[in-house]
Amino acid sequence: MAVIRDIDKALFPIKTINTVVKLFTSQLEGCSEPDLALLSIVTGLIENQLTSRSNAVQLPDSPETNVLPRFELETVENLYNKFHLVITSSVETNKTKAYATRDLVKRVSDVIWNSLTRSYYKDRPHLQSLYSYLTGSKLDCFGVAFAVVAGCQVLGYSDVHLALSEDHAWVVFGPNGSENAEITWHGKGNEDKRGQEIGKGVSARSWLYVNNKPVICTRHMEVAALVSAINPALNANVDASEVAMLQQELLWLLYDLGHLKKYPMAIGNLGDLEEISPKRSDIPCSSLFEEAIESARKYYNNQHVYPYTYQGGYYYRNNMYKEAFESWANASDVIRLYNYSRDDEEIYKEFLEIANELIPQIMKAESSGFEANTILKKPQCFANLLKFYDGICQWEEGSATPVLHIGWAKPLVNTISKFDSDVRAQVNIVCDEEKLMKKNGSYFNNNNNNYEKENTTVIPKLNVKEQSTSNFHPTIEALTAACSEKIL
Ligand SMILES: CC1(C)CN=C(N2CCN(c3ncnc4sc(C(F)(F)C(F)(F)F)cc34)CC2)S1
Repeated sequence: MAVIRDIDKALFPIKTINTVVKLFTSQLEGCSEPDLALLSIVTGLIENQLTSRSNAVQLPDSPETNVLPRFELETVENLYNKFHLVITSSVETNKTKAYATRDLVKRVSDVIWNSLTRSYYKDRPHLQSLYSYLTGSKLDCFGVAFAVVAGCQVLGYSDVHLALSEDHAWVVFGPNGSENAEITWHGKGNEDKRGQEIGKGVSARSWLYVNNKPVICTRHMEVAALVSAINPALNANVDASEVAMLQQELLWLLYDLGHLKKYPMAIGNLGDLEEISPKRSDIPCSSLFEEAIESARKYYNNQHVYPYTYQGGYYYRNNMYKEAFESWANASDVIRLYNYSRDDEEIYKEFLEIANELIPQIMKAESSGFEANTILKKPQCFANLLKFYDGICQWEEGSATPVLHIGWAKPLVNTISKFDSDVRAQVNIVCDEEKLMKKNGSYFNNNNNNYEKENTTVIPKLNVKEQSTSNFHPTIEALTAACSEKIL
């Protein structure tokens, strides 16, 4: 029966952000493995107190003096003991096996699942922590997954770890994490697959399972996941700044301890927070977005999309449109080798917003004034735009579910035709058959790093018409040819 250590009890009552940072430091550095239940209860308690209606918006000054409402040890201890009781009383604890079994993991998932409120709005904010589970019997889909891993930690199974794609969470367990299991639901109206092995069939080719390149967490990375899941939102437009400051301080702590190295989304989250209020002048947010991309390339065979959309969003917000087009083309370069499936709505919405909102807004901004440095004169921008659209077309190819519809075509044609013909004519497209061979066994089954063999080069040069060998999707091919014929 794990108890809250005296060294941590001494930090209560918690009154400042820095005290919370000290608690996390003591858990991350000072013991064999950080106590997920304790840390999730503490952050959930703070988040819920500071984002509930009753709390007046106060502007914090610094983590040292930033005054939080007092958080008493007793409050935390009661919730902590309640979680231990729920888990140990429902799952037999005569722990005989070194490793968890599928049956054990499913039973812990059932305990959490069956103790949730019957029906509630699952996408509401602040449902991700054990505080929400223990005080309101409500969890979102990430929260269920996290609670199962925290429950297995209570039972002493140090082999059960969180596995994260860009829009779903499950667990690995057994020798070297060789087994995996669904433990939560995904999306709306989908039957949950709890207890089953991770997608073997068509879903294995969907973005949702990132081509079997999920983030496999250590205990320390599970702490990074709970910190990333902190939601400072007071409402749709305003954040509770002391919660945002706490999240930023904790992400920097995890970053400095090296626990974000293999976690691109957490690095991206930190980049977003740094863009809003920079805390570390030595590490600008732009380099954090680059680090997230490097991490995805190095550890996940460049199969993740979000690192590029974190970076593209940053460039867009800072009017760096040429760079934004490059990030979005790189994002599209990732998605094109997946099959689009009904589970991929989140990333579909992401590409739809880029194609039908962000890019049209950029074109409007660039073609209104007399920008001397306009992207409309830059062949590289046109090239990246074609690459962006082509990746989406390829994503659709071979998929059971269509991606593009007429709603995509108008903004697409509108955008392409904003580039002068002499600019368009300077784009030469040279692609490599092997890299474009989509979804044959070699790409999806090999383990070597395709990214290193990047050889789709787009170089501003002679007229695209001369390139009969271009391998663009027919839609893009037709549009490009039409552009060259000045039809558009
Ligand atoms: C470039 C963006 C549109 C800005 N924020 C993005 N986020 C915000 C943070 N975020 C995340 N940040 C850290 N870790 C995780 S684990 C996870 C998940 F797998 F979907 C889970 F677990 F099912 F919720 C999501 C997610 C999801 C992606 S992507």
